[in-house]
Amino acid sequence: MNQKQNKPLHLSHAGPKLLDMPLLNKSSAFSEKERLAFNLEGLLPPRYETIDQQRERAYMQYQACTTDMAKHIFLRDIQDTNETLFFRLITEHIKEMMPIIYTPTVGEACEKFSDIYRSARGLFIAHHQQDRIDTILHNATKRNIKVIVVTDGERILGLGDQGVGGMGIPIGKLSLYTVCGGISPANTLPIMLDVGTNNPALLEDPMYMGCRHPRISQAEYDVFVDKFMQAVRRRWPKALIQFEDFAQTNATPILDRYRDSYCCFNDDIQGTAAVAVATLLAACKVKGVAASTQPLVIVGGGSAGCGIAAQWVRSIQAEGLSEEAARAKVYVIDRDGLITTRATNLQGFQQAVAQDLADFDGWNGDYAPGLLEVINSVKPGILLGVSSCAGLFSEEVVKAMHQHTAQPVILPLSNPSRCVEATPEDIYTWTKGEAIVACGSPFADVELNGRTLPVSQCNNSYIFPGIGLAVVSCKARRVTNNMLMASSLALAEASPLAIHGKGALLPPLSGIKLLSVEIAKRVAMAAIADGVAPVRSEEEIQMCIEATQWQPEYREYRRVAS
Ligand SMILES: NC(=O)C1=CN([C@@H]2O[C@H](COP(=O)(O)OP(=O)(O)OC[C@H]3O[C@@H](n4cnc5c(N)ncnc54)[C@H](O)[C@@H]3O)[C@@H](O)[C@H]2O)C=CC1
Ligand SMILES: CC(=O)C(=O)O
Ligand SMILES: [Mg+2]
Repeated sequence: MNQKQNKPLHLSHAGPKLLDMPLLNKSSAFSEKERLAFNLEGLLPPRYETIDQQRERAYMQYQACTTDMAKHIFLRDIQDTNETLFFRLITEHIKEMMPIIYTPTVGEACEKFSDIYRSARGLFIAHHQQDRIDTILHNATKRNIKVIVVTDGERILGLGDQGVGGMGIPIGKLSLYTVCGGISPANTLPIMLDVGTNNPALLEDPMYMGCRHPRISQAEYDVFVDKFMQAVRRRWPKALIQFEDFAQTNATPILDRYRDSYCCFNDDIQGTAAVAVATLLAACKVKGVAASTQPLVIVGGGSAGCGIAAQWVRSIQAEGLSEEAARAKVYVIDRDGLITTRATNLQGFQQAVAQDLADFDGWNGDYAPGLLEVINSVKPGILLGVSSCAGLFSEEVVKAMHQHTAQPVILPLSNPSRCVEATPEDIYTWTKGEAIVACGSPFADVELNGRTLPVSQCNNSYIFPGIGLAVVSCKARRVTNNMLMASSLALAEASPLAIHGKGALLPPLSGIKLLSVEIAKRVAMAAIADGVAPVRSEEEIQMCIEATQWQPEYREYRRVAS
């Protein structure tokens, strides 16, 4: 426990009200002295329990749930009743429960949000409330907010517009800020900006709990988001704001608008880029090749794909390539094929990844080359998918990769599991176990010809908890490209396969909290070097991080007069 948690907490709340406060509730773990002091006598069964006894019971109940959705609902219920117990349980069973509170099950939970809704969490801010945002922020049940994850629900994983149901994502991401990064749940706030939905099934669903109208116009939207950002600045001027699962048309423009004036980042653009670059650097080390020698093909030229391209270019420039030469190594393919300078329908952020067809060796067609044509022409070492298009990496595509490269790196990163471009089992089978594979959602290890082939989960969840921990503990004012690159390097250096020549490409989830500390230290140093955080020594950074990290332990309570 950090020093603060070791000290008794002085409270004026008492009686049933205390049991209804998820951040403070200890349930059967209230001691005799506390039950007397807080008027809890008779409200609980007589036996006093430790948090681990409570955890054992909760795990028994969890195991009795017969579907992943039932398990998700069960865990969310605990979270809404007793946050300390929730985090104790998840921490103890992280590998088993992360797929339940995060991808893939959180995707289904967003789709069924209104059907499974139980109790209030976070803030819902609807467009028609745009002049009362300050009041709404003051209504939050938590006061000292340091990390906000906000969505408008328009691009939830690869599942499209989920309207108000998108709230499942900020809730899940913030749970990981605590489990993986050690940020206290008292300091986190999920926010859903309800600007309507263009999902016809939701608009017609009698259970749908969001605003029942199509998404508002772009002009209204921009004003609304701006009012939200300004209100957050007034209420919590130092909070880190993570933009999550915004649609392509809004994700980059919002980031560009606020990144220099707010402490914010877009997880799908920047967090994904950081984890993908880390994974690719580790894979290149495993292959024994310089990253700058490996042509990279990215399928899905949206927020994630173009974000990855941009950070990969910066990363291989560090190996001595000019920006032009680095860009020439990255091929981004969208629905209409390779993104080229000839395309007339590109979004602003896609222009930086456009290839000049004149440089495209051997190409004579009058249309943009497709995936197989690019692979056969470029002979890439790496293929990465962020298209949300299940099965896009067909046997022919994967075998073409393998034909040109003995050990192809193939990363189907789309979420949730059902959107994956190819399953790891298929990729390993088609490449005789020679590919290096990682996916966005969790997949079981693959057994092939007597070998066990591990499948790492290349997900931004490796990155954002460490970024958050660095920002909160070292008081960073911005999230810079160098901070993101620092997180990539720290993660790449922790790759078991790259270090030991065996094991998984990315570190195990069991050590994620320690890994987040390592990532946070490197990120904090980059923040200091960039002049966006107060200068501190490495020792001081370590102390700040330790003092910030919250543990799922109960504190002693002492009663004070209200
Ligand atoms: N593993 C991870 O950590 C992360 C994974 N993702 C996943 O990546 C996917 C994309 O996310 P965003 O880039 O934010 O979405 P986006 O909507 O901005 O981009 C998706 C792009 O894929 C393109 N696309 C669709 N079908 C295609 C096809 N058949 N061939 C080529 N391109 C095609 C679309 O035109 C679009 O430009 C989602 O499934 C998301 O869950 C996103 C962020 C993090
Ligand atoms: C992981 C994540 O952020 C996504 O799939 O959108
Ligand atoms: Mg996301």
